[in-house]
Amino acid sequence: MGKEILKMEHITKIYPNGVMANRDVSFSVREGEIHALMGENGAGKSTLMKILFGDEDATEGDIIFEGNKIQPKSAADTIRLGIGMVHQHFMLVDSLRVYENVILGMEPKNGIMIDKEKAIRAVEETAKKYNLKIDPMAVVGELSVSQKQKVEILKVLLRGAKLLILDEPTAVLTPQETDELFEQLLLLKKNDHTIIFISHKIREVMQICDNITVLRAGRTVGSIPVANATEEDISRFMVGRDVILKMNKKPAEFGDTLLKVTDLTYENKEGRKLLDHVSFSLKKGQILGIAGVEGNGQNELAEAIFGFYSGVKGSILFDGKEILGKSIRAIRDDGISYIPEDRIKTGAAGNISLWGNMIADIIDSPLLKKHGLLNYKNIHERADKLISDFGVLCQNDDQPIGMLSGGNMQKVVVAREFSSDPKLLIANQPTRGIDVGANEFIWKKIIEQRDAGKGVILISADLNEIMELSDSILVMCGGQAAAYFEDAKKVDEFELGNYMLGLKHQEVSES
Ligand SMILES: Nc1ncnc2c1ncn2[C@@H]1O[C@H](COP(=O)(O)OP(=O)(O)OP(=O)(O)O)[C@@H](O)[C@H]1O
Repeated sequence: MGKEILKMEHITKIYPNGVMANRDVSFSVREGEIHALMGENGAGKSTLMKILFGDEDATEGDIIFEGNKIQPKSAADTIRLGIGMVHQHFMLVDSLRVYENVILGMEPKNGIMIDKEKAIRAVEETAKKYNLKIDPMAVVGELSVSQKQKVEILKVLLRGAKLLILDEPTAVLTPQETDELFEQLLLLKKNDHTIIFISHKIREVMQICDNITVLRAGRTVGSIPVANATEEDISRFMVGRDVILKMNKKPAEFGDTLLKVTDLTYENKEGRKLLDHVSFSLKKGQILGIAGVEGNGQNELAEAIFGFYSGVKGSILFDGKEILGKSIRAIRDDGISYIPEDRIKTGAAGNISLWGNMIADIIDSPLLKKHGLLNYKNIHERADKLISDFGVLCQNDDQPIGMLSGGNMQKVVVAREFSSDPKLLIANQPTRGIDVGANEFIWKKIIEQRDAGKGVILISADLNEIMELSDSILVMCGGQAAAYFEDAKKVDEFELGNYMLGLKHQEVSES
C-alpha cells in the first residue's frame, strides 16, 4: 500500500448550536486503498466529509492531502485538488445527455469542456478504461439508477479525482449491480485511485475494503485492517455490542385478507405508465416484501395506496372497503401508516421540533388534548418515550429535526409511524442509512407488527432486508408486478435480481 494520501488530524467540529459532531477525530487513508468509514447514525461521518469538502469549517484540526495542508472552502476547491464525491442522491440533470452532464460546470481551462466531440471522446475513453458501460449520448433521465451512478463516477474521474468518496453506493443496487460496481472499484484501485467507502453494510465492507475506520459519538474508535476482522468484531467496534442481523421469526400465521389491490394503473402527466395493472393481496399477519430496482414503480405503488395521487385506476380494498380516491387523512384514519422513502421531502418538516414531527400524524387526536387544547405534558412524554425507544440521538425534543443526522431523522419518522399502531404499515426503505443497532430494532418492530396479526408491506432495495423479513415477495419491474413468491424461502437473491432487472418475467395476476 502506498503512502498516506489524506490525513485529517485532530478534527473538532462544534456546530453553532453547541453540538460537538467531531471530537479530535483523526482519519488517514493510504494511496491505492479502499478505506471504509463506518459508524452509527450521528457518529459524525457526514460532518467529517463536509469539512473535507469545504461545506463546513472545522472548529479545530488540519487536513493534509498529498503532503500539503489544504483549507477547502467549497466542493469546487476540493475537486480541483483531486478529491471527488459520488453522492447518494445523484446530482445530475435528467434532461441532458450523459456527456453534457459530465462536462457541466467543468472548469473552462479544462479543454474538453468547449469541444463537443472532444467531450464525447473523453467520456468514451474513460468509460472504457474503467469498464463503466455507458453511452455518452444517452439522456440521463432515461437511465437506470446504476447507470446514473456510473455517470457520477465518470464525472469525478474526468475532473481528475485521485481520491473518490462513495456515500453508501450500494444502497440502491441489485446484487448483480453491486458485483459490477465492486469490479469497477477494484479496477480504479488497480489504476492507483484511492477510495473512501461510506457504508453501514458490514458484509460489503468486508468484501471490498482494505481497512476500516470507525467513528462513534464523534470520536475515532480506531482503524483496523479488514483481513483480520470478523463481522462480529466490526459490529462490536461500531456499536459497542454484538449485533447480528439475523431474525428468528415465528412461522407466519396468515389471517383474513387485509388488502386487495386489483389492476392498479397510474400514468404520470407525460402519459408514462408508472403502474401497469398491478394486482396482489396481503393477509393479516403477513409481511409482503416488494423488491425492485429504484424507479420501477415501487414508490408509486406505496404512494397510490396511501392516497397521494388522483387519476389512479383499478381498485384498492382495505378491510373489504374501497379506499381508492380517499384522502390521505381518511386513509390514515382507516388504519394505514406510511414510512416514506424520502424522509426529508415527505417524511418530516425540517424546521419543526422533534416533538412536533412526532405527533404530526395525530395532531387532532383526543389523546393529545386537554379541554380542547394541546396537552404539552402528554406530548412531550410521548415524544420522549419514542426518542428513547428508538434511540434517537438528539439534545432534547425541542430541537428542530433538520439538525439531526440523516439516520436520526429517519428514526423519528419511523417511530412516529409505528406509534399510531396501524392495521397496515407500509414501510418504504425503512432502514436506509440506519446503523446496525437501530436496524435490528426496526426489524424487530416490523416482525412484532406482523405477529400481532397486522399487515406489513415492506419496500426495500436492500435484498438482504427483503429476504430476512418477508413472508412473501412481489417483484416490480417497469411498473408491473414481474414475479410473486408466496413463500419467500423458495427464492434466492440472485433469482430476485433476475426479475428486478427484467431478465425474467412471470405473469402475476392475482395472488
Ligand atoms: N447543521 C447541523 N447543526 C447542528 N447539528 C448538526 C448539524 N448537522 C449534524 N449535526 C449533528 O452532528 C452529529 C453528527 O452528525 P452527522 O450527520 O455527521 O452523522 P453521520 O455519522 O453522518 O450520521 P448518519 O449515518 O445518520 O448519516 C449529530 O448529532 C447531528 O445531530
